[in-house]
Amino acid sequence: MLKKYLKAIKTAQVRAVFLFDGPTPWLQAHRRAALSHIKDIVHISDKHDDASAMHRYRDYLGNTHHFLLLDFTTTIHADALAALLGTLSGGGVAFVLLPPQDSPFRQRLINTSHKFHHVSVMHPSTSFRQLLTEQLSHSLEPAPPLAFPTREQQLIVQQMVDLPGTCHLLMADRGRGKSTTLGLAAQAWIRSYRGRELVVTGPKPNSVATLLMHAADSVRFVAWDRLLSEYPNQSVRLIIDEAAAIPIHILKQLSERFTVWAIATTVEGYEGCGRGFAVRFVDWLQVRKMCKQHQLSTPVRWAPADTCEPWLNEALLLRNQPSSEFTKVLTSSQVEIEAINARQLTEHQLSEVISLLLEAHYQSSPNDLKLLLDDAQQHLLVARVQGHIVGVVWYSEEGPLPARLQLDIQTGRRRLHGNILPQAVAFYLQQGECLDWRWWRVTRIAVVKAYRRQRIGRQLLDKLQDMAQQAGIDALGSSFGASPKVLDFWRSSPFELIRLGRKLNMASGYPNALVATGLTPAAALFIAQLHAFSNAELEWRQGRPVTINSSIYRIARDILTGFAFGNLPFTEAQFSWSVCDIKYSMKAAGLTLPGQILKAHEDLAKLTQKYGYSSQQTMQNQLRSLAREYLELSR
Ligand SMILES: CC(=O)SCCNC(=O)CCNC(=O)[C@H](O)C(C)(C)COP(=O)(O)OP(=O)(O)OC[C@H]1O[C@@H](n2cnc3c(N)ncnc32)[C@H](O)[C@@H]1OP(=O)(O)O
Ligand SMILES: Nc1ncnc2c1ncn2[C@@H]1O[C@H](COP(=O)(O)OP(=O)(O)OP(=O)(O)O)[C@@H](O)[C@H]1O
Repeated sequence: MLKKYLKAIKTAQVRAVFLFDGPTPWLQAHRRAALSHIKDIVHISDKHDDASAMHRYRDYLGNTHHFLLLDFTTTIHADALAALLGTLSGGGVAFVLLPPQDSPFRQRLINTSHKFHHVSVMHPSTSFRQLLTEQLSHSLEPAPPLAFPTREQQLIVQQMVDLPGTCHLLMADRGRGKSTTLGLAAQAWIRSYRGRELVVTGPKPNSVATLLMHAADSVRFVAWDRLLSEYPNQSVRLIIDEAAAIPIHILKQLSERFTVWAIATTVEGYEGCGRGFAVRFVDWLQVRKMCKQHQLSTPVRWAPADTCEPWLNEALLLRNQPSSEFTKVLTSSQVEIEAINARQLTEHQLSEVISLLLEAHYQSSPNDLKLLLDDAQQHLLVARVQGHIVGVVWYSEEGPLPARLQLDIQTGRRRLHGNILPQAVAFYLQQGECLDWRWWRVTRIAVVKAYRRQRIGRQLLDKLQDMAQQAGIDALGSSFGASPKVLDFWRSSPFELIRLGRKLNMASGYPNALVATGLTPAAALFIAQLHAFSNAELEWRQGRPVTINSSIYRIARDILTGFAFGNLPFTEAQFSWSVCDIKYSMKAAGLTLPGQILKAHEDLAKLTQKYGYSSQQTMQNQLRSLAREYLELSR
């Protein structure tokens, strides 16, 4: 029966998904059976050594697979589910082991599956034979033959060759033949413009394998970090494949430094940078370069009759209409704000919230839907205008953290899941007292484009603050990629900047910012002090003189102590050391420090080279022992 079913779905070029819903021993028996019967099966699990770890799912993107075994018995990884099913070819089968405990998200996968043939739920009481017989009763027409290359592909290849000075954007869903088109275009390029070399880059060599296969030696792969470090400006004509899995600021650098002929990417948003990648990067690119967007709508990895994709779109709320760009003016009386949990929203409201998050936030992905539905610490505030959701705050409860773990958290030996704000303050700023507080963290805030700059964002934050005050919360805060506009928004609110990281976040291309506001007198004072410290650090980074008060000095000593005892890296303590040095100079302590070390523009790598240390580690260790001595002498 199984053979017959596999043959039928292969002829129809549709994919089959089996969701296994039952107790652990039964799930494990099916896992073992799948592994023993199927040789080339992609096996992903967090539990078993013979599988790839769940978080490595991106390693499989850009390729085509016939069998998948997704062991979600610990927890469902919604991003991995969406991404990996996109690599399954027509006629392929995915076995998905659900966790034994029920949850709203798990239930959502099961409930939505009932509407789609070939997405079936297996229970211990189900006979596999019966299930397959039932599936076979739905008509399975042979797939219409697919021309290679398709009309759509031919047209794009032709336009790419005809317009060599344009940057061609191929943005389409998974399995539409993007990489193949680029491979064919590369071949056509070499035929038409003989001798002019083409280079392809992507997140990994493996992720451009399809492109290389179809390019027939007309192009070579160079990793993007090598391009940026070793290749002179304008030295290559470049194709970028699987662009959503490359950080945006890297894509920007590549586009500025080289002639980018084509960029291909999916737009669903679970590959790395998220769906906002498309929004942000294409906006950025189009004002700088002549661009042309191409459509590839017909799936080639499976037949149009496939049901797996529409199932995923419904289950994970992936297909949303982009919202209107035109400003809609409102009066404040129109806006209603309501606190609600995702589980209480209607299907329509839930899809409004998710599409707003997906559109506005580069890091949003299907895992957010799962978290919002399954995790009791996650809450929403929604702003409605005439019944439609136009703004949302997603906030999470954080802290207090168990007393027995606090020291380990502050010294960086432990990091608990979630609880981002208290842990960041305790670790980076070495201020452990906030680990006892109850925090609410704004995980995301977003307002529909047409309604921005009309104080909806601000009203949402004000309401959140009132609710937090009533609930006896100590502090509110947020952590995000600090683009100048987003920082302006937060700065205009009662939230204060308490840390601006020095490194750029790989996904956003901006440094990470922490903002907070204290709701109890003690928390308000504490946060005001952190804010003053952070301001002083920003002045120092810009080379301006820094004014130090007693709380800035106290925090600086705490941070320097954290560095001296090996908890923090040097770059996190450099400013604090310079604060301490102003208050009580190294010289006065009878110690000498190489001249430039406390200057903001010097980092450890440069300093290690400059002062001839054998490694950054050696230098850091020496600095640590010097810091210990200094702290002792300057007490
Ligand atoms: C944790 C996080 O989510 S951080 C990421 C924040 N979210 C996003 O970036 C998603 C996309 N952006 C948005 O959804 C919106 O622009 C938001 C949520 C940032 C702001 O929502 P809005 O309702 O437009 O903000 P609101 O009208 O309340 O702005 C209040 C003040 O903030 C400042 N501000 C808001 N947006 C901007 C901006 N784009 N540029 C400069 N200042 C701004 C202004 O001072 C503004 O007052 P003004 O309009 O009187 O000058
Ligand atoms: N016109 C075609 N006819 C038949 N097979 C095709 C055609 N175009 C592409 N293919 C094959 O279909 C599969 C998907 O194509 P490709 O990898 O180019 O799509 P993609 O949109 O880049 O996918 P992904 O988003 O997963 O990277 C590949 O195995 C490819 O060889």
